Amino acid sequence: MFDVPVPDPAARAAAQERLDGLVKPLGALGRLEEIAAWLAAAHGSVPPRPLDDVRVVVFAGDHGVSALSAYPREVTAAMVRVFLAGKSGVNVLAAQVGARVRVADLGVDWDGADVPESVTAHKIRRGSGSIDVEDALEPGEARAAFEAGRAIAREEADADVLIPGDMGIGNTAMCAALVAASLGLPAAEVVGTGTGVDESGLERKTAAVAAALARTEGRVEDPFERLTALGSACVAATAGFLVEAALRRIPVLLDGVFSGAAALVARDIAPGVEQWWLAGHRSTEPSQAFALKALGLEPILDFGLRLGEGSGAVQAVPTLRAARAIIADMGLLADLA
Ligand SMILES: Cc1cc2ncn([C@H]3O[C@H](COP(=O)(O)O)[C@@H](O)[C@H]3O)c2cc1C
Ligand SMILES: O=C(O)c1cccnc1
Repeated sequence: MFDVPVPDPAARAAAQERLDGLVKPLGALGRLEEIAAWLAAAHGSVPPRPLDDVRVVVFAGDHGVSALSAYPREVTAAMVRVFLAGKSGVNVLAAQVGARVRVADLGVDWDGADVPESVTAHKIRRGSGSIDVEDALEPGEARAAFEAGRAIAREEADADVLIPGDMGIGNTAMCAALVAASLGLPAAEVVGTGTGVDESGLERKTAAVAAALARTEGRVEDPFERLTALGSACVAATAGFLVEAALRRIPVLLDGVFSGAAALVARDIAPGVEQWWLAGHRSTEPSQAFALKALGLEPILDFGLRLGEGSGAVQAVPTLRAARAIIADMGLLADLA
């Protein structure tokens, strides 16, 4: 069991009082005020600390259901090299807001012999089982991956904000299955087009997720069993990363569908962790919308992104900084001449 801390209610109340006194009509800065109070509660201070050190960790791994993607499995490993070269979508978008990107190989199907040891230090296995016909992980691997994700969060514990990203061809089918199993939804409601499958691809994907749900019915109540049956090493690690961040009182910006699936499982493992998260953006994948709704999170941005990697969440960073700035720098109504 985890003793999840609660964001500081006194700091939240003090923040709200200051927001109400700022030189503007009551509540006129809308969602920015909400985020400012949330940050104050998370940091336990008014104003919250500056959000200078923002870090993305891209959890990379291959999936047994990769044939359900519009792109080949080999892209996962190739993209690890792109992250390391600083040329991925999230590298470029993170640079815009001064965020750092780290890639962690939890389950990429390669030997990874020529990448820095820090990338593969937490590796659990190569690929995962094809969830429509077999379990994703061997017994014990879900917990090992969860602990690996916790260790990664500890390594990044100096961050002011953490962002989980993902890279893994086929992972949107896995996410749909995890979300469906977590919330008791049918495959047809949660499966999306991922990298852009056509109508027949969507049918095949839905059938595979339905088969995975039927195969594992009755044994996915326990979150670790759910990760073993339907998840992957990288999503289990992300769940651990999210739990450890909350234990260390580090605010998290969730990204797309992969974040949402990991977050649902993390919440089942450690209820209360969701209080430490904001949803950076709304993805186009239906399962992400279900996950966020179940977590009580309203996305900050809605740009129609469907990339993953942490790319949507990093774009919400300026909004968080703006929310902090109003509470730190605006004048008070009481001081009007
Ligand atoms: C070049 C490329 C870069 C990516 N970066 C993230 N994804 C995203 O797409 C994949 C999930 O979609 P699906 O389930 O349809 O495979 C994941 O790798 C996700 O991170 C990418 C996909 C591709 C092709
Ligand atoms: O919305 C996402 O997070 C997403 C969508 C498609 C592919 N990868 C990620």
